[in-house]
Amino acid sequence: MNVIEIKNLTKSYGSARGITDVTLNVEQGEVFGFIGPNGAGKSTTIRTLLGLIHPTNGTATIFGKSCIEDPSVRKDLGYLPSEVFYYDNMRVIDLLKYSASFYGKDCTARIKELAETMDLDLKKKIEDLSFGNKKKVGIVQGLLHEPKLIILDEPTSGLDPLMQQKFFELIEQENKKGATIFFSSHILSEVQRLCSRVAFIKDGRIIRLEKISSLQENSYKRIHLEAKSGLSDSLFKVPGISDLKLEEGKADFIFKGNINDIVKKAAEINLRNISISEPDLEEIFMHYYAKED
Ligand SMILES: Nc1ncnc2c1ncn2[C@@H]1O[C@H](COP(=O)(O)OP(=O)(O)OP(=O)(O)O)[C@@H](O)[C@H]1O
Repeated sequence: MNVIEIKNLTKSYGSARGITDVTLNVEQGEVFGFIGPNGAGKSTTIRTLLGLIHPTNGTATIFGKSCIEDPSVRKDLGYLPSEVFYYDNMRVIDLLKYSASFYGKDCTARIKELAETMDLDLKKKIEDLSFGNKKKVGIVQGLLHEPKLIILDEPTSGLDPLMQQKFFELIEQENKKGATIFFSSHILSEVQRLCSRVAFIKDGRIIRLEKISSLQENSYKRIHLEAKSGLSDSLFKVPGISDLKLEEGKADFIFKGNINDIVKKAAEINLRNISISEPDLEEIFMHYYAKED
């Protein structure tokens, strides 16, 4: 069964592009990644799905119902917006209790449990919290009623690495308990870590929808080499190398293929340094998805 169904969803802001013809389904129990660079249309898709803004065209349903026509579906939904705004002079606990009151259930124990996991001080005033701690309030607020569907829009921005780790564990636990997760991000590695499928959005359009397993088979690396002497470009005539930049004993390129081929090549060079890293999303868009342009 599909928990989310988005069909030909289009949203224009006057003459400005928002999203165009977005179609995707999220199955029950899935952790689905939604990835794209800044301004690609992630938040617009989510806000239209939630009925917070009206589509120019197309349809979007949650549990088979439209949020606009049937706002009751929101009871089973936890949403963490990309930016959170609160009444500054409220205490965290009062804000969370107020949020819980909309669901008509006692969420006190759950709030305490989540606050403990995320290391959030419930007694503090919102205005005294850092950006990252405000984000934690949003996370607790999104999860306190144990929703069946959790929609997260850039949830880790502002969280330190330890908190990101705890947050991922929390999301994994919720998924094991049966929640479906829709996870928007511009960080490929966190989507790769958590999700089973991912949709790539670029310039308002879905350009790829893939299983994470097939994405990993096609994985790209960015490689940087520094040699003690000059480097000739004949050394880099290896299939799978692209975006080669060579200057004064330094080489920088993207490689797709068997990493051993590059390690063997590097062994021929008198190296000062080598680094192998994940290319960032922009690079993947430029190289892996260039043919989609
Ligand atoms: N209220 C608005 N009025 C006009 N244009 C808008 C509005 N909201 C979004 N847009 C435009 O719609 C496009 C998609 O924006 P959106 O915020 O959905 O992207 P995003 O993928 O969520 O980006 P980010 O990662 O930066 O949050 C952008 O070109 C943006 O400028």
